[in-house]
Amino acid sequence: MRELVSSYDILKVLGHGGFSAVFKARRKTDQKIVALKQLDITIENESQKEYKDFKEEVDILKKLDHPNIVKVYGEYILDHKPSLEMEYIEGETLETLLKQEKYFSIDETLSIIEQIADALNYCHHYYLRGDAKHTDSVILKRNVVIHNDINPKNILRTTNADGSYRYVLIDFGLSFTDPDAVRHSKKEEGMAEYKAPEKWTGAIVDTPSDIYSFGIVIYELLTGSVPFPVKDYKQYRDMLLLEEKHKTAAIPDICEQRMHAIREKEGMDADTTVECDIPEWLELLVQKCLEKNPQNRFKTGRELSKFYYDALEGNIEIPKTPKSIEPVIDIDPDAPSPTPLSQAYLEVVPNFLTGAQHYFIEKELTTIGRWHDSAVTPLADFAIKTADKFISKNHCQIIRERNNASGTDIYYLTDTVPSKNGTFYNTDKNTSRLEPHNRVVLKEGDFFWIGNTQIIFHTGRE
Ligand SMILES: Nc1ncnc2c1ncn2[C@@H]1O[C@H](COP(=O)(O)OP(=O)(O)OP(=O)(O)O)[C@@H](O)[C@H]1O
Repeated sequence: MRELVSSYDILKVLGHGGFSAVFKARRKTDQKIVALKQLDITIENESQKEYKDFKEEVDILKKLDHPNIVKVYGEYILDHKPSLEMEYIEGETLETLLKQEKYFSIDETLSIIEQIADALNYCHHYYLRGDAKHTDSVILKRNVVIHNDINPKNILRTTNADGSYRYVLIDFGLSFTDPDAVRHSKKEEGMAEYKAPEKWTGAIVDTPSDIYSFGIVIYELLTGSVPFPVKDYKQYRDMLLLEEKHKTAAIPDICEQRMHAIREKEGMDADTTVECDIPEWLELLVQKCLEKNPQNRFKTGRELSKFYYDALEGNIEIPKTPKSIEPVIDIDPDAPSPTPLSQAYLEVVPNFLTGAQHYFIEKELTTIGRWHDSAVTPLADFAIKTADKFISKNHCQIIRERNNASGTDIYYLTDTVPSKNGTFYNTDKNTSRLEPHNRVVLKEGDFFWIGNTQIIFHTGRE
């Protein structure tokens, strides 16, 4: 360490990853405090993947100049190891702050969104600075920086001279600039709870993948937990389950989760009424970050910022989504609950893929599926107009058993020819898949999932 020691006073180890260490150091020439990141691999091993990745991180960071992205001062070889001298950020990571605070206030969450979305906007369009003609298209231009590892560990909070906070994006170790390269060595890496669905499947990882990860961070800031926590990274089964959830499961209701976090922090009973202080537009913003299909997300930090500022000015239309639905599923196949002869109906909970739709159940057997215009496959009775490709053309069925003598109806949900993507009848789409030999009784307010779409059963008027 002679070279390092002769140039810097090492004050503290800030972090030690698998192949590099970060120090707080004082530059001997001018006493400036800096952060020094040094790879643990020497220049003799420059063909090693980690060496190349480190060099790529340095090359990318050198190009970036934004108040919410850590600044690079210099690049050196110290003790035969590549080293990066950076701005020292005095402060804590959001991960540490979350451990202390449990969850963040709405105001602070908004500041984080504002600043990090701006940093992402810059990364996703950085080449457009200067005189270049700008375009919003990420499809045409490939020259973007994808951070690829957005999580609370990689965002630092520091305090400005006026007492306000600045949030700074660090660790570009997994970043890359060529989303077209399908087989990019880094693209499937990153912290599992923050990984976008396309990162699990080996599909193209692009700027919307950063948006998804940032959406998970925002969700966590507001509720104190990620939507899909993992029990054990080392358990293959747990990781498979996590993958499945990122790909298909609904995001647990953010308001419910925040109210739960508030009760826990304040030591309140589970039944204490707490108001959800998340504005509807912010719920919508998180939903739009967490769309499973990258095409339906904000594509870049710029789109996210635009939505944010439009919403602050009241220029966002909030779709009339039924407020948080009670987790009332109490389906017991052995205990039918007859309802008086009724005109039961199904209600689609609108989302970005599927608009609000109703269907009155008129028949003994009602099929539910995706609307289509193919002449080969018959249309389902309830043919849902949707772009949700996870809904099959003939997905599942409702059976009505009418007992005229007693004047009651019993409704069952079935999935006799199980669709590839399944029908799920619990609050969490992954917990209770409907098997072909099963049918479950539906009661007022029960709901089920097909694809990314939730359908509520109503017994209707008497
Ligand atoms: N510029 C900086 N100023 C202050 N602290 C920093 C700075 N850069 C990094 N750190 C601290 O060092 C830790 C590790 O940094 P970084 O994530 O860049 O390294 P890493 O080797 O990739 O670590 P990991 O493997 O945990 O991601 C960070 O969590 C942060 O606490």
